[in-house]
Amino acid sequence: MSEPIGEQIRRAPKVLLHDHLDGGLRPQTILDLAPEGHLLPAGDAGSLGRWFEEAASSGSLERYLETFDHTVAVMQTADNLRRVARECVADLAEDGVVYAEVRYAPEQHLEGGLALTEVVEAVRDGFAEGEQQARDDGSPIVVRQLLTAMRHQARSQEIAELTVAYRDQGVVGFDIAGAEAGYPPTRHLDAFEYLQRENAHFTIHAGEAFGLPSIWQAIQWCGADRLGHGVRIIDDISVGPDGSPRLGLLASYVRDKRIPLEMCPSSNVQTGAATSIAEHPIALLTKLRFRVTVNTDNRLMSGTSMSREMTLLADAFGYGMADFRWFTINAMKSAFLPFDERLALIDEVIKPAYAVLGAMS
Ligand SMILES: O=c1[nH]cnc2c1ncn2[C@H]1C[C@H](O)[C@@H](CO)O1
Ligand SMILES: [Zn+2]
Repeated sequence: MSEPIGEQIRRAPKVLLHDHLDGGLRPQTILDLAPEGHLLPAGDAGSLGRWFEEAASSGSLERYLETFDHTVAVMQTADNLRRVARECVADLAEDGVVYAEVRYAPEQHLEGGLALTEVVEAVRDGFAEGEQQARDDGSPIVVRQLLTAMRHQARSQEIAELTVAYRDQGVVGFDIAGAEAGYPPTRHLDAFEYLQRENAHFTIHAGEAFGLPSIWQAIQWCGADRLGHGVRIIDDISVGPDGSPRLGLLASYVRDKRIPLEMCPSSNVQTGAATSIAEHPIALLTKLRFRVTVNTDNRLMSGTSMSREMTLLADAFGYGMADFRWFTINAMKSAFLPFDERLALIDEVIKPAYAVLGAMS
């Protein structure tokens, strides 16, 4: 009897481009690190994990984002940041992730008196410790940082400069996140233009809680290399009575230019960006050969992992290992890592492992 798909997925190498450091803490770590006076909504790890998932499932991005108050609160010292970063790497390696770009907003970790540079360095050290441990355990993983600026704040230029300053210390790109409605990407145009002049990479959360104008601005005004979510690109695609798809100008551009879509199925259902996994636009976008990647977004808030997201897609759409090989190579091609390092991971790690699993192309 052949091995169940979920088990094959777990063993396969996976690549993760969209994962928030402050959305992936272990519930027990939150309990261990909660500062005096910070009231948590539950007193044991199991209940706390369930609370996050329920509280994040309201159908509103704004309410979803409120749950981060409890994770960001325990990430205000260098020691705590280092621990959270180290555990993040351990959890991803355990799940079979071989390359990850993990993002967070340094400006949200200054309440304990740290400087922005100290925040980045603590995460850098935690990632290095986690990578070393994973190598020792025989499950090597490469993890890089993306620095996020909060779109409702006004620190994006500073965070963009931090991204460039730490480009040789594990920071491979920049992002903006937070409530999308009312905070268009062009609000941070100076930061994006600065990054372009510095030959730096960036992705933008767009087309999640707001539609096509946000995606259009992210690409055509700001020059985003990738789209965080980008699910609403589906609004620029219609399917005729005979089943033939018609792409509008923006959807055509995104597909023609191979702009990577960082899709996060469970998160999208929780925030209302998609009605269910079964109706998630990822199926049509995959069929139309957009450059689709599969991601976790926030493992704590969604009670998920890369293996779980892929298994949900396998159950909903009948995807097999050849499909997961395609998503994984799409992601590796779209990473902000230098080309030679991407190629090495594709040729030496990903393709051989999928071949063993019987997925050739
Ligand atoms: O899916 C998301 N959309 C917009 N913002 C998000 C999402 N997930 C997390 N964030 C925010 C909350 C975090 O505190 C911040 C930095 O990781 O990014
Ligand atoms: Zn996100």
